[in-house]
This record gives sequence, C-alpha cells and structure tokens, in this order.
Amino acid sequence: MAEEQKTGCSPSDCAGCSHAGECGSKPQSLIKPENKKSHINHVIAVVSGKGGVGKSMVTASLARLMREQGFSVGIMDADITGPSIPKMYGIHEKAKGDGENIFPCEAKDGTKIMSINLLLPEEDDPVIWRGPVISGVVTQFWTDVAWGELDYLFVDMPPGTGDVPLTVFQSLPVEGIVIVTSPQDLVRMIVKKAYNMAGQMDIPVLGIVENYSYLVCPDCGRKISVFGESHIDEVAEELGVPVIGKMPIDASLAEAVENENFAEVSNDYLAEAVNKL
Ligand SMILES: Nc1ncnc2c1ncn2[C@@H]1O[C@H](COP(=O)(O)OP(=O)(O)OP(=O)(O)O)[C@@H](O)[C@H]1O
Repeated sequence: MAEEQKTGCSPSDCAGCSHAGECGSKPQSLIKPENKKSHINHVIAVVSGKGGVGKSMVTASLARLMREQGFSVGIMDADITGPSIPKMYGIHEKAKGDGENIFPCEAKDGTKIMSINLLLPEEDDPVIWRGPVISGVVTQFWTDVAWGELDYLFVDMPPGTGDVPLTVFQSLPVEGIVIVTSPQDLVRMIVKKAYNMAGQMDIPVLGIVENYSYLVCPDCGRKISVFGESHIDEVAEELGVPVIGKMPIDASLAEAVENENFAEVSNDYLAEAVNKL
C-alpha cells in the first residue's frame, strides 16, 4: 500500500520516509520557547556515541575557555542519570525557584549550571525514571530555567543516540554539535552514528574532539598512544568535518575534577577548538 504523505512531520520523520526529498510539506518545528527570563545567543550540544570518553570534561573545558574570553556561559547537564557537572565545579547547594522559574546555580567563575543533582533531595539519590520522564526534565531545563543573558549555553548530553539527544535536538534551537570520541577501533562507527543523527535532525557538526589521544611519559617526554593509533583524521576527512582538538590523558585535568575546582581550569589543549565554535 502506498505510504500516505503526511503534513507537519517532525524533521526526524523525513529520514525514514519514502517521500523525503519530493515531499512539499515543511517539517513542523518542535522547538520549545525558552523561559521568559532567558536570552541565549548560541546553544551548542556536546555529544558522544559511547560513555566515558570525556564528554563532560570537554563541555566544561569549552565553557571555561569561553568564560576566559569574557563570554557569559551556561552549562545544561542533560546527563540526567549520570550528572557530573556540578561536582566538577564544587557546587553542592540546591537550585532555587520562585514558583514560576527555576534559577541555575552559579559556579565560582560565573558559569551558570543546571543539573538534576541541583534539584534532588540528596545528590547521591539515583534517578530511576523512564525515558519520557527524563526527557521531560531536560525540556524543563530549557522552558522553566531562567538562564538570564547568555552568550553560550553548552549542553552536556548523555552518551548515545537515545531519548534525551532526540528531545534536545527537537526541542532546543541547537546551533551545532561537538562530537567527543577516543582513538579506538570502534571510533569510525560511533562517530558516524552521532554524525548521522545530527544530519537527520538537520543540525551541523561543528567539529570532533579526540580525547585520550596520547599520554606524555613524565620521564622521557615521549608520547604514548595508550588506546592505539588514532583514526580520527581519516574519519573526519571522510565525513568532511574538522577535528577541532586532540587532548592527551592529563593527570592535572583529572585532579581538577577530583578537587572540584574546574572553575580555575584553563584547558589549553582546546584553545583552538573554542575559536571554531
Ligand atoms: N583528558 C583527560 N585526562 C585525564 N582525565 C580525564 C580526561 N578526560 C576525562 N578524564 C576523566 O575521565 C573520567 C570520565 O570523563 P567524563 O566524565 O568527562 O566522561 P563522559 O564521557 O562525560 O562520561 P559519561 O559517559 O559517564 O557521561 C572523569 O573522571 C574525568 O575527570
């Protein structure tokens, strides 16, 4: 039976639709209005195809570098089941509200932060919620949080291509994504999944950051490729996307996270990357 041509489809519907390309209907925008007290110029999402590659590290590093350049910056921690941003900045207080709006907490460097950990009674309470509830929370981080004036809002996404990335891409005016990856064999497939998802949602890929690229031997200064040879340049060329940064394993970065003083970090490995956003 011939597939019925629909109107008002969402952008992601086009990907699986046999009428894509010849369909006259414009995809319906599902973008939600921002909170009345928010004026945000650029929304950039930081994504990864799999967990533990350093997405939060890259998100916070980009935010810090923007702060150092004098921009007003916020971080939305959309990793609801594994939030790590508040602790990186040493924030353990609760976010306040006035019945209508929720106000983000402010880190020592002025970065505004919203995370589920700022709303839970105890920060080690686990979030055992179904996907739609989690996605609803992320949407509220956009509609109900009074971010104020921001030059940049970085969204730290959960790994993969599930409910939350879909919600963020559909509901927030994401200007572009940064893909974080590591130099491992699976990188080709994992980066392509994130790249393809962004493509299907019509969101530009601003660049790829490779984390854990190497380790500098503290004795001889030699660069050791802990996770094997990197293939990121080939993959990036194939996709036509720039590699905007390569970060080594650096104990001082891990220490700043451990000591909860990321508000003082200046991650020079990504100094060039931030200029390309
Ligand atoms: N380049 C690096 N050098 C040293 N430590 C790092 C580096 N990148 C990340 N780490 C550390 O590795 C751990 C995982 O990093 P991070 O939390 O940023 O990963 P993630 O991709 O956000 O994880 P998740 O998938 O759980 O969201 C953290 O403890 C972080 O401090």
